[in-house]
Amino acid sequence: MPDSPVIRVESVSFSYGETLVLERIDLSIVAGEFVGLVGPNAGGKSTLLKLILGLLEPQSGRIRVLGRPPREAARTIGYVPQFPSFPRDFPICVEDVVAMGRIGLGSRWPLGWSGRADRAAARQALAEVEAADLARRPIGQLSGGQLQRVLLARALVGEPRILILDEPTANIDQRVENDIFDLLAELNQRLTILLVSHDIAFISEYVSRVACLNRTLACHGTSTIDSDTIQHLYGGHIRQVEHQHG
Ligand SMILES: Nc1ncnc2c1ncn2[C@@H]1O[C@H](COP(=O)(O)OP(=O)(O)OP(=O)(O)O)[C@@H](O)[C@H]1O
Repeated sequence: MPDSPVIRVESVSFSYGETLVLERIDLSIVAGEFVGLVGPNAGGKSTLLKLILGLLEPQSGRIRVLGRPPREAARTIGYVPQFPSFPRDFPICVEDVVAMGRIGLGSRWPLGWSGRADRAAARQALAEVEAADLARRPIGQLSGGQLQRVLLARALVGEPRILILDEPTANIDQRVENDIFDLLAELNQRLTILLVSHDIAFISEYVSRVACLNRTLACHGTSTIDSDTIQHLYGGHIRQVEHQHG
């Protein structure tokens, strides 16, 4: 069924100890969507992603990814984490970092090093993000934009159906940010994407829908995102905004 949700979050609440971070969240994402998740600092965005990835369990409510509990569906998701960094002298090259994205897919990593098939897949994923020339470079010596492309390749190498990105362009300049979003728009032709960002105005050019999270979530539709909308979103709790492309 084309419209059955790829990700379904139903009445999910989550607390760290006594602190309630998410309260009765409902969110349904269907195949082919590109959803931007925005909201103020500490609004619970990363926590929601971790729940969808199966890294945390909700105290109440239910999450399904392609109809399955998140942990069972983990291999269908490619994940680009927030703010990764590597020491300059970290002794591993780009190609091997990308190949690590195949751990658990029957690759030979447990024997200590990636196999030929893993390296071929890594090179293909690097080509897809236009970073084939970086394959033999040490991971610690990349620019912010190069590193993001490599981490995107690492997320793609396991052939996911869903891409989840946590502020992928937080530390890079506008021109590189545009390039990465152009790439995401291309990938969105075959992958469903959920992306956390602080920059609602920027992402609204690219995404099909914006969900705003500030502990709770409520949905409402509008055809444009203007400054009033943005103020409203960040002032209140969670809202969902439809954005139509011309
Ligand atoms: N492991 C943890 N233990 C306790 N509290 C946590 C933990 N992780 C996050 N929190 C708290 O939960 C709240 C939500 O954090 P979360 O990282 O989900 O927000 P966020 O919307 O992603 O924030 P930001 O935009 O600043 O990255 C914050 O108050 C944070 O301090």
